[in-house]
Amino acid sequence: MHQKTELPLRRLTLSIVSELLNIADTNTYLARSGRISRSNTITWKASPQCISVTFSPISIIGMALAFLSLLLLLLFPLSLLLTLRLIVRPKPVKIPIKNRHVFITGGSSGIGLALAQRAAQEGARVSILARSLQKLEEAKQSIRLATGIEVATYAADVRDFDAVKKAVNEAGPIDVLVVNQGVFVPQELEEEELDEVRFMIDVNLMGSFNMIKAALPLMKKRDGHGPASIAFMSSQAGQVGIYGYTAYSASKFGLRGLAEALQQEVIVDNIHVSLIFPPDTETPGLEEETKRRPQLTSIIAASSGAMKADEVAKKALHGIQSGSFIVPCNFEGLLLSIATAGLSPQRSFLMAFVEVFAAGIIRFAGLCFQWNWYGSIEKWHAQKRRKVPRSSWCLIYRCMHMAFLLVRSCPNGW
Ligand SMILES: NC(=O)C1=CN([C@@H]2O[C@H](COP(=O)(O)OP(=O)(O)OC[C@H]3O[C@@H](n4cnc5c(N)ncnc54)[C@H](OP(=O)(O)O)[C@@H]3O)[C@@H](O)[C@H]2O)C=CC1
Ligand SMILES: CCCCCCCCCCCCCCCC(=O)[C@@H](N)CO
Repeated sequence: MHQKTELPLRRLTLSIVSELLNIADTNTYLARSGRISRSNTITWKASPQCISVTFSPISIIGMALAFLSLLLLLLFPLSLLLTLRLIVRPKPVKIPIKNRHVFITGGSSGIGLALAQRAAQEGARVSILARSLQKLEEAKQSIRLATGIEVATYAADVRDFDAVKKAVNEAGPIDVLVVNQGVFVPQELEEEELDEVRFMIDVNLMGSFNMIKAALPLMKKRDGHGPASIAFMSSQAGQVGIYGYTAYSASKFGLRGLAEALQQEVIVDNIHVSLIFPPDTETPGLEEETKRRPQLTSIIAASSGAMKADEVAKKALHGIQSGSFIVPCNFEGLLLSIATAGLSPQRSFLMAFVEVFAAGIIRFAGLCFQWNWYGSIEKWHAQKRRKVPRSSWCLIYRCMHMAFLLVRSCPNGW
């Protein structure tokens, strides 16, 4: 008995189900349930025991097309991986640390000190630079105690180009320069003094220019010494602007522009640039910072948790050694780095693949974070408003404020 039906999978399934249920005649079953219709794509034959399906040429073409699209679906990621492997620039590189000169600014405390200790343990000749001679001595002693290794110390302020140049010349050619010094005075811009803004931009950004201008000539001359590195200690606040960090974020975003452009300029000298992006990190600097940090800054920064200085140093050193341009330090940092990949160089074709594929969904995650942060800001302002007393004092204050504004707007000489 032959019947022609249309292709639907449901019908085929039904017939198989009926076979399994041992329905004597599938045809009768389908006819009774009104499910048989005429078409020329599939011919099926049913008997009480078995169903045989014969496909017409049109259905074969359909299946071939489906198979081809499945193949393409698999081939697309594979060919993308292959293409990325060929095009990622700069090319992958390994930067050795052992027996090389590692120079760390801000190496007397926190992340810089942890990095100095790690680099020394890995067999590097380490120099550290900071302002306070006393802190430098304490750092030198603590590294000696922990590892038995002597590091060289240089007292200079990165804002003073001549002092920095003198220190660098004394220290000798550098293989790995870690520009790590940084200051952070968080405050809403309206309340922050311009001097504090200038302080952060001068130390974090201009100080980094001074360091590079001082060290680069000698770094370029180290012929036959293998690949060298210039690494900048940025911050996750250098990937996304955070409440209370207007000046700090600006100084760290500035480092990114500096690093991207510099990498193109020094690639010919076999010098490789890294940008490290830590979250809040337990250091003497953070301890000071939290004493005056606006509550909202702490709430938003908590989205990424906190790390220990040594954990950050470990990630940083690994990133430098593998020549990564972008170096995230924790999981949130990894997401943030993918979300903000932009046009930054990427040496790893695997990371490039992840960036291409995850871009859309991570943008969505980023928007969710912003939704959450703006929610906190709104809530905080609502609470603050509720706390303001609606007393007569408030009215008097408002009148005085209006009078003040009136006087200020009067022409000069009044
Ligand atoms: N701790 C954190 O939460 C995070 C920190 N970072 C970044 O990591 C870096 C290190 O931070 P952290 O370890 O916490 O900081 P610390 O305050 O603990 O240490 C800062 C170091 O920089 C030195 N330094 C400061 N100003 C100057 C200057 N003008 N010239 C030369 N050296 C200077 C300090 O020594 P001295 O005072 O004697 O000069 C000290 O050695 C900074 O760039 C910071 O922005 C990034 C993300 C998070
Ligand atoms: C797409 C998904 C996004 C994932 C999460 C993003 C979380 C961002 C949090 C930013 C925290 C900034 C801390 C700055 C710390 C710092 O530099 C100061 N302590 C000064 O030293």
